[in-house]
Amino acid sequence: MLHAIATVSLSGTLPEKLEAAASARFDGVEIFEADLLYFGGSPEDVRQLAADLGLEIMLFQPFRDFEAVPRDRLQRNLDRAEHKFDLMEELGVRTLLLCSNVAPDTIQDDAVAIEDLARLAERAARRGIKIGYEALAWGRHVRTWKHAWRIVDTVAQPNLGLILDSFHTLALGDDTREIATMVPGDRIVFVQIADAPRLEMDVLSWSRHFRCFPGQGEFDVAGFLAPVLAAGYGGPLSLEVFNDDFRAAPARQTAVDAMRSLLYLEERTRERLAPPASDKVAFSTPPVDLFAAPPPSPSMSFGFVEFAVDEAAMARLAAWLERLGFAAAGRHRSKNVTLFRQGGVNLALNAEGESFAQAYFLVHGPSACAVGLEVENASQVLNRARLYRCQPYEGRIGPNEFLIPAVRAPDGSLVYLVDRSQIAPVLYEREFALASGGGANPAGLSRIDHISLAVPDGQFDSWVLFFKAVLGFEAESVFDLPDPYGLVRSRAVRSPDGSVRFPLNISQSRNTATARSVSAYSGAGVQHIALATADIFAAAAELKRRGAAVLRIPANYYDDLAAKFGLEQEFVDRLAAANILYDRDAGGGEFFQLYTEPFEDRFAFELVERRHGYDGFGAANAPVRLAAQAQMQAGSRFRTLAALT
Ligand SMILES: O=C(O)c1ccc(O)c(O)c1
Ligand SMILES: [Mg+2]
Repeated sequence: MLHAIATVSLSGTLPEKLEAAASARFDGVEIFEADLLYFGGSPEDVRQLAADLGLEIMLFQPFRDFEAVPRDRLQRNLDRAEHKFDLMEELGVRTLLLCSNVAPDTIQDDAVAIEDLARLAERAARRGIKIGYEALAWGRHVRTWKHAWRIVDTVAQPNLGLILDSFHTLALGDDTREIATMVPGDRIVFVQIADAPRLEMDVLSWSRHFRCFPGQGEFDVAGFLAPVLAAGYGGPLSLEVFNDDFRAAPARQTAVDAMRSLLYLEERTRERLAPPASDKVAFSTPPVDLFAAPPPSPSMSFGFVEFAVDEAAMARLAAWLERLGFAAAGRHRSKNVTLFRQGGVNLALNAEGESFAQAYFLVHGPSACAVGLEVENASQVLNRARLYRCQPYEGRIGPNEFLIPAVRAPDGSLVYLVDRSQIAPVLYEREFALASGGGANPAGLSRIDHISLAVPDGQFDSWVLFFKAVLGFEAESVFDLPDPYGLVRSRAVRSPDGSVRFPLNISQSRNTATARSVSAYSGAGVQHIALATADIFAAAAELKRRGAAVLRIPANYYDDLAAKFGLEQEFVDRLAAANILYDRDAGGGEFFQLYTEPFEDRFAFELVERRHGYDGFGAANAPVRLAAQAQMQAGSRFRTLAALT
């Protein structure tokens, strides 16, 4: 399909918006009148600029408060329209969006609206202009597509059609299936696309501030688009996203996300339109080509985490890891990389010069620079990522080494795609000279349970879309977690089989754990890596024996816990003695967590034990953990100050 984006969706000046849209390979744009008004050049300049960038100006918008006004204002409105037509001529755009009247004095009589639209359409026809009528969800009288369509259908002029906007329809919870049967596709002038989170607020503010790209919110946008295509619509899909974060984000990155989101929407819509396996009624096949990509890996697992270090940080991190029971398992055959292992957990410390890791280290300091995911059919997953406009990465490889395909995550770190059958079984033996007698597992770790990422404010949606579209993950619901210094917003994404999970955290406050992490890394980064153990008490004892520093949990927490779950005092005492956090879900699933103190105020490890199918991340414990981390941090600042004076 053709892809467009409204200039409101991107930050910057009009030329910056157009350049961003072109660089993400959009076919066209909707020009928002305000963007034109604030631009220093003439409409012809804009026309030329768009043409030079290979962009078609597909729509001009919005024309407001036109129909069913008190009669003494009709003439003035018609004059206003002529003025817009002049402007459109200079811009070289032939379609105008008219949104339903929101003014309190709008006449509540469809016959009047019909008459006015007929006049407008006649005048537009003389100028070779098409009008698309869009129902705003907060229109005075016309709020639904069906109502707008009744009016348009009655006017019955070929240059007056309907504009559908997924936000307005889905925000109202309006029926979408009937679009397929009620509206002929050629009467749909244009289709605007936006997703949004489900929020309890007035629909106008929701629309003006919280729209997002398909896949980032909670609307069933594919459920909207499928009947539109089934109706026979073959025009462009155009993102119209009013979003405060996007207005502040770099336009080029937003435009890449925008394109990715449309491709994702097409893929999801294609699934909806596929002939059903069951006896449900299918839509007829649409006349358009929808984006297709190889499917994501249906199952996957964490393979390894790679840390960017230099020699000194390598030594410090190695000592820290050893206190957690990890041992150096082998040295890379051709690079300055050491593998630390414990049970099924593989951590590679990379201090190789002139490498990706070194470049990463220079910018971010000691940090996780890559994650290896074991996937089925890595080359297929790589192909999917490329089609979703990801940047592939190929590192230098030595003799006999595998070329493991990788793609860049939104922060520039790498996600390695380790082929589960071809490479995973022999990867470490082949790449590393493994020490004999390895395989010790003092803390009884089985695997990486999840990796929690701190993401700069404003980049949340970008990450969610990356995981969903590129890797086929699902996003879980959003949690707001109270940190002593502000709110942390958390949303986890999980692989299709649920075994790879990344809670993503953002914070607008400057001093929350998440914000401190973003600031320490100068960007996104790993906040903690959760490692699964089958016996958290034994693991805790082992960490203690090795002198690992564990995050101390206040006694008050345990008093509260005993009362909350009716726990035996002896059990609570054991938890308290080991600083283990505890949670229980409605189904009787139990969760045990223990945090290490962070490595140099950067990342911590978390040991987790899940019993009886507990599936969450202990959100109930997040406040006490965040408070404990804040206290520890304040303590270490104090100690540093004391040492300096
Ligand atoms: O918020 C608005 O006013 C507005 C304007 C034009 C649109 O297409 C729309 O969906 C909303
Ligand atoms: Mg709209």
